[in-house]
Amino acid sequence: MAAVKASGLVLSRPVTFVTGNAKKLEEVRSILGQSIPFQSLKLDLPELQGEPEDISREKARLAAIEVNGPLLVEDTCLCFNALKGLPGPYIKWFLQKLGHEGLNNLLLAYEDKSAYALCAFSFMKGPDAEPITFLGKTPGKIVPARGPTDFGWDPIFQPDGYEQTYAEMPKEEKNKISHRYKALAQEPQNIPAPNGVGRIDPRRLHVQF
Ligand SMILES: Nc1ncnc2c1ncn2[C@H]1C[C@H](O)[C@@H](COP(=O)(O)OP(=O)(O)OP(=O)(O)O)O1
Ligand SMILES: [Mg+2]
Repeated sequence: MAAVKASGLVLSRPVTFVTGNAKKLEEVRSILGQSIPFQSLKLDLPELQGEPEDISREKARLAAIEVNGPLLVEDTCLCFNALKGLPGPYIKWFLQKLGHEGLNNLLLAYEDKSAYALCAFSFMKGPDAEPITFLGKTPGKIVPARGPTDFGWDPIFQPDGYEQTYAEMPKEEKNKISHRYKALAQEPQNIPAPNGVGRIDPRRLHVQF
């Protein structure tokens, strides 16, 4: 039987990534590559209101009701600095109602167009375990939409140091710098985990036979 070891954790089954979003799944799959045995379950879980870590941890607990084994969930926020971090975790609904132009308009009254993409993964070893949360953050700014419009707010987010929006970048490039990559790869830019919140590096998970 294959077992997966993660910082002292030994898993007897592949990790199930639970998401209702096919694009997110595609990115996580491509970032994790062959590093951990991985499968997916399509489920749009209800989301608590609150701080990103808490939403992500609660999502994991809800997923655990459906998955009898190790699991991974993720919640993505897009935070505008001029709006003190909003829309944040509510970006999905803001995007759905306002579209790219409406999101730009929210910042019309402000000079500061800076923003950051934040991603909170929660991993649970099994249904009775505590979720372990890890975060990734990419700073950038909100711009009028440029590039393909097939993934969320990608066309209006231009990461710092780049002339292209997430949507305009080749996938491999985006996956090397994205908030999602940073959360999974534990780059030094990661914001410190609050008390009681651990970190795991999926690249250090390995399979034992
Ligand atoms: N990297 C990204 N680029 C652009 N848009 C994104 C990205 N990641 C997520 N989004 C979009 C999808 C959603 O509209 C919103 C994030 O909401 P979130 O609840 O995390 O995803 P979701 O509801 O689509 O999937 P899930 O089922 O995993 O919750 O931001
Ligand atoms: Mg969601």
